Amino acid sequence: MMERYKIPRTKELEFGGPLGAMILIFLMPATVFYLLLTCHTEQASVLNFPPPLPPLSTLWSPHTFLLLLAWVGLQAALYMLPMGKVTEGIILRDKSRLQYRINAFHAMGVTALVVGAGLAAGLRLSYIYDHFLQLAFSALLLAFGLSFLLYFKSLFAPDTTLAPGGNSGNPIYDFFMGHELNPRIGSFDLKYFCELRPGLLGWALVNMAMLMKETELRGSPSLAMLLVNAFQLLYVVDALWNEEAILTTMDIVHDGFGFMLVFGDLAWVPFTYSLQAYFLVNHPQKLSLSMAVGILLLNGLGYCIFRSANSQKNTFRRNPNDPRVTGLKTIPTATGRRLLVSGWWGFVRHPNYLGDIIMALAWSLPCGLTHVLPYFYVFYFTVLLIHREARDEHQCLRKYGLAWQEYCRRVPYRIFPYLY
Ligand SMILES: NC(=O)C1=CN([C@@H]2O[C@H](COP(=O)(O)OP(=O)(O)OC[C@H]3O[C@@H](n4cnc5c(N)ncnc54)[C@H](OP(=O)(O)O)[C@@H]3O)[C@@H](O)[C@H]2O)C=CC1
Ligand SMILES: CC(C)CCC[C@@H](C)[C@H]1CC=C2C3=C(CC[C@@]21C)[C@@]1(C)CC[C@H](O)C(C)(C)[C@@H]1CC3
Repeated sequence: MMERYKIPRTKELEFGGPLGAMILIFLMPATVFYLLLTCHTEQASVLNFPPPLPPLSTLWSPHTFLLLLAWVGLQAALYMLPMGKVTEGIILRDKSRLQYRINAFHAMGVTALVVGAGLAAGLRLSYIYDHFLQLAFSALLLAFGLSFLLYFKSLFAPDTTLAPGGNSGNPIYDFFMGHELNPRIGSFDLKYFCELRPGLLGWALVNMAMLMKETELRGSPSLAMLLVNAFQLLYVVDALWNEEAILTTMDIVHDGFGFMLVFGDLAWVPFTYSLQAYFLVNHPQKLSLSMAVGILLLNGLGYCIFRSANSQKNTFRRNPNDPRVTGLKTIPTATGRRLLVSGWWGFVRHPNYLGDIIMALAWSLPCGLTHVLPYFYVFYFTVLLIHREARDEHQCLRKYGLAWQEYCRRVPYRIFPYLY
């Protein structure tokens, strides 16, 4: 009989260990409310600290909580519908492979029809703007509730299903990082579901609600608002169209499903990634046509780098003999896998992050240069990706050893050519 693989204890703790995890559990929700409350003030100045705090009782609204549950319920129902193909994830440490349904793009189509029908029937999307804080608070409660349930469930999960990164034995750390790698209820994969659907589609919906609110206030949407909506919608549609690619990301392969990702997916993404659109509702910006064209080109550049770098690696990993990648130079590794050293992956070691950061800048520029607040995403995202790059580098060095060192020698820059 084959010996069952036991996930080893996590020895190298990230994010500053249990203390860092505890700080982040408070800091992440506090940041969301700081950003939203500051954005709602006239000055929207990051220096006005703390922003005026509303009484806690006004944040709780059973109505908005039920609406949020209905939204997540709709997305869960669409995920379970037998639309789209079923594919296999990467081989897990115990040599098994999980199956995943690829239907996020279909889900987006049906969601667009539902929202469209609602609008035709007189639904006011600006409700989302009017109850933004209550909705964020509801998302926070949902994220805490789900994280506790997941941690509780993980205590009864077989050893083989635990996350390599969230098995330290410290409850706070494991609660934050996620103790179980791919928690499922039957074939319903909770992490895979949350990573793309309720949060990313929710982000696009929030942006649209901000556009509607601006139209109600000023008669028509501004050019700045249209650009922010179009750029971010492209990003969301791209993620859903390339749903299968998420199966090889660090989040699915390495990280457990704990508070970090639950809160990230359900609250952080929809309520902080939409900050630019929220800002524009109360702080209108004049954007000249030439500036708009410049920003459009910048976003196009970022998107091309992001998409072609990600596609090049995904194509290569799925089939190294695919004619689209056979002309690229590679180096062998002891694992049998090869590393690309030409094309995008020979330019810098994380070309996809470079493209993503360029896009982040293009999403904030329509908000003008008078305020720092709408640039929060650029700062946060650069820090997130630099930290993520370091985590990935560490794992690759462990996986590929000397071959990785050779790759680093041949491609010396990590994200920014000649800089970093
Ligand atoms: N908007 C957002 O909030 C966020 C967006 N992202 C985006 O998500 C995308 C995925 O990012 P992420 O999961 O962090 O990492 P990557 O998609 O960059 O994947 C890293 C993995 O790629 C493989 N790899 C690295 N170098 C090479 C090479 N030279 N040749 C072949 N394979 C290589 C290694 O895995 P292996 O060898 O095992 O295949 C490595 O672990 C990125 O575009 C990122 O910008 C990420 C985080 C947040
Ligand atoms: C602030 C915390 C310390 C960390 C929170 C992190 C999460 C918000 C992000 C971690 C990785 C993510 C990815 C995406 C969204 C943000 C989170 C969840 C992603 C789904 C966005 C769309 C992209 O095209 C993608 C490549 C599919 C992304 C995958 C990673």
